Amino acid sequence: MQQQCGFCAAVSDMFRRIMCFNGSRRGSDQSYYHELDNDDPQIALVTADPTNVSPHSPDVIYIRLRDDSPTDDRCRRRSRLLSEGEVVLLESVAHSGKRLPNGRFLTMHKRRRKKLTTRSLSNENAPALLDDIHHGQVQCVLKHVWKWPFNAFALDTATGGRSLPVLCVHLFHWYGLMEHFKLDVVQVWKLFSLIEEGYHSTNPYHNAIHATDVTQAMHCFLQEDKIKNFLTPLEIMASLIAAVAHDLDHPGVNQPFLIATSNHLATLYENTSVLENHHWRSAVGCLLESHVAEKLSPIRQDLESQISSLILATDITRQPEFLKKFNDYLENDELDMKDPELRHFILQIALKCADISNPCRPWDVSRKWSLKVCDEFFRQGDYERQLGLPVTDICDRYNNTVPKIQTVFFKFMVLPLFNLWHKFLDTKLSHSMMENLTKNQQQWEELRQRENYEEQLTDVSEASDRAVVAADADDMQPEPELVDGLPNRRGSLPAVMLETVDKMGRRHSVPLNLSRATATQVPSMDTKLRRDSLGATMLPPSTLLVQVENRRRFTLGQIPYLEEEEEGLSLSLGSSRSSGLQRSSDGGGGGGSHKDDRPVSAENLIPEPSIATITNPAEASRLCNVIHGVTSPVLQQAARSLTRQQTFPPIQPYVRARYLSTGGGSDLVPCSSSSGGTSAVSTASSRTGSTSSEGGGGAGDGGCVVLVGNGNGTKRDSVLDADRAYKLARFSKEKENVDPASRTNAEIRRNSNHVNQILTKRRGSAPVSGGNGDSTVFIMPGKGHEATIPRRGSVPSDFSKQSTFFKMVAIGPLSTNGRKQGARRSSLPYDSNIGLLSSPLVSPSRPERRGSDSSRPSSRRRRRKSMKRRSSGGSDVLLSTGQSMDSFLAHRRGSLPVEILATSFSGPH
Ligand SMILES: Nc1ncnc2c1ncn2[C@@H]1O[C@@H]2COP(=O)(O)O[C@H]2[C@H]1O
Ligand SMILES: [Zn+2]
Repeated sequence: MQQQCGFCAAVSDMFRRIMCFNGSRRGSDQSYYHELDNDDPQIALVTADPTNVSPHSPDVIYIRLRDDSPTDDRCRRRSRLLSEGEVVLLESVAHSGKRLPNGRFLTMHKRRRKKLTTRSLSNENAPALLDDIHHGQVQCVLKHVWKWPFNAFALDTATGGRSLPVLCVHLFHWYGLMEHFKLDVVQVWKLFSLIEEGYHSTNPYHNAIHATDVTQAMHCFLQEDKIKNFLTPLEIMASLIAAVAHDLDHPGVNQPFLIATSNHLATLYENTSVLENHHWRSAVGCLLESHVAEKLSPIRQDLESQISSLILATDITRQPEFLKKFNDYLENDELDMKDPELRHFILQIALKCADISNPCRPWDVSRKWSLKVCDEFFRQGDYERQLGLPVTDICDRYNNTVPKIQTVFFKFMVLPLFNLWHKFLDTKLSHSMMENLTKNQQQWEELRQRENYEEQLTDVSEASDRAVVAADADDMQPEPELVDGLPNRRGSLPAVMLETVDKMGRRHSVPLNLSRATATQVPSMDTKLRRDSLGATMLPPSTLLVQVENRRRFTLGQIPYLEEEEEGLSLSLGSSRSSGLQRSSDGGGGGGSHKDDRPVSAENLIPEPSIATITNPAEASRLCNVIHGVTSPVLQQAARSLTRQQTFPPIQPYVRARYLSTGGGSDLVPCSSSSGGTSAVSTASSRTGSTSSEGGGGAGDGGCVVLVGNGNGTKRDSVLDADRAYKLARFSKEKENVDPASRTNAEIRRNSNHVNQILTKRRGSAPVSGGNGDSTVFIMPGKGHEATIPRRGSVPSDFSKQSTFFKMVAIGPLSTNGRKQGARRSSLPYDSNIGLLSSPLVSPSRPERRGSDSSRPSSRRRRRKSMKRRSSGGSDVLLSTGQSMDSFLAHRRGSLPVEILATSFSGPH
């Protein structure tokens, strides 16, 4: 029996093998495997269980075609696999000779369309272009690239956004890797271009500049005598590739988010080091696609295994494990660098240090990274809010501040690791890093104290304000013009909204100047005080922006991280700005025109053939079996989390701004000057490899913790509610990575209300009752006491949570046979190694910052309320049968029902 599949035909020139599951053949439980022969593109139906396909093959793509229409429709539609629109769309893509724009990387993010000047090396201008970029400022920055006070933003600006390939090609030359491995410079350039392309330029933090930064840090570490004298060329190459690819195709959200949203990557990697597994496999894909792998065939296996192990070590939830091991080695003086295994361990530690080394950079650079990473956290929080998920503590822009996040991160994550690293190295470099770290930490502490102080002041002022207002109300007097010498404010506007503009951590109690005033009225608000009940949603965007300015002037004073207009605001408020703007356009404040503040490009108008993946449990299990080549019940259970997959992040209107535009053009180091770091290592050769060990804190310094959840929530099949599908489709129509805060408040409320309504009917993401023993045990660092917190169903059963934010680190499940617990939800992580930072954790029962206050803004209560969903009741329907397929299709994008799981890389070499 042969069957021609429209989709396979359409993409047959792009993919050699295609696996096609026809969702319409329910009951028969049959799926198709289409083998596309390069010579003869005839599509053959092979088997229902094509386990002979290697999931790791770079040219395999798994496709499931969905047909979830009600029975009648199903009969009608059985005859075909794709809607006409889909076929047209796919054929046009295929026949135009272009690849699917989302083909290479699994997170399906919006690809960068802009051709960078140095991108193509296939034309004859290539050598000239290569030469060009090595001139001038680039040369200058590269000359100082071995020094610690490195500014990746500066290199990115100087290279026109090509810092990643420029740095890596330079380092490959510098280390003599090109000659040693007889590599082709064009292929190497291609390799790093592919890697660069795989980073989402739209992520505030996890973008190619972060990769450049980490690679440069790794380069510094590799120069340390204690390390460099023992390294083989293979180890150097593996270290550099691992460093540059360690976050490849990072979606800008963390693992718990991927699990909570049933992302296919979470299933693929069984909720274990999901991102890191994806990063290293993507790196291998780039090696293959660039053909560099071919040149390295004798050592390829070794290289890949080292890259894999190095990247997997960057899973920050494994930090306690590494700290303990490192500490033991140091204490027992066992780190013999002649031993390849120990050398590899040190390289793992080096990469881990490089990955979180931004707090050890000079303040101006370090501060920038801090703002960016928090920006990304807050965006995730916004996504969570939009999706009706519990908002992860450190991602909650309304309850957290950058200084707070930074002080905790520095103390509990960075210091323990760098103390040991310093103990191991004990060189000029390590001293310099520790010095920066200490100074930067002090800066953040100071800022945090100022925030606390300012908050106390405003609390007092608010209390007196309330008293006055209450008295006024009692007397039925007209509202006084002044309270405490300041013009009084309106009583009906909630303060909360202002926080939407203020990513930098203003507490809701900061006096703000609100009214329904338009921008022109704003100046008068300088002297007004806000009430808790004020409805800031009503504020026009311009008002919000001006308020930020005002606040900075009269409430926060000269706070360095807020004072830097271009950097601080463009970064931290860049998204805030847009968020404020877009929110208020909905809020009726009259500031809608500010939407235009975002640049507009044709790019936004091009519809994208983005593909949402929706599968049902049976087919997900089959798919998982294929991927893993096994049929264990556990994996089948895991596969059920494939029941809903969505293109992530929610695609929204966005005009991409390259980070180089906010990058430190002004930070360029003049060629004539030194890079300005007094603490920089003077020359590689002048350094000595002292073996003394001092100053190291133990692994337990910041240490902590264990958490366990028995995870016995039951996972039921999920099928998308039609309405929800429609919402998702609407999200998908929009483009990626706009700050979700840019959605209007009303929109967010609408969405969240609606999603919440839907969620009340569904599955395990609702809170799991505390009575069923489904709880998480936290052990406080250094104190040994435990706290039991009821876990929400959507929260991975074994996640760590710090008492405030970071004070706890997960080190894994207490029970080693956790994987075998049949009752565990399939979307929950097996390993439970969800740590603090990279895994800003979902808070099942978020402790309130302060005692309950009846004057709290009602929107906060609403948020809390919205998190209290029922644990059960209702179906796990992802695509309900209550709505006809036609009506669903009418709303959705043409490509939505097509579900694609691409394992590894697609496309011909
Ligand atoms: N300055 C910082 N503040 C808070 N978290 C950070 C900071 N730098 C790095 N991180 C977190 O540490 C993680 C290390 O691994 P990733 O780069 O994947 O993601 C990083 C962030 O989640
Ligand atoms: Zn990283």
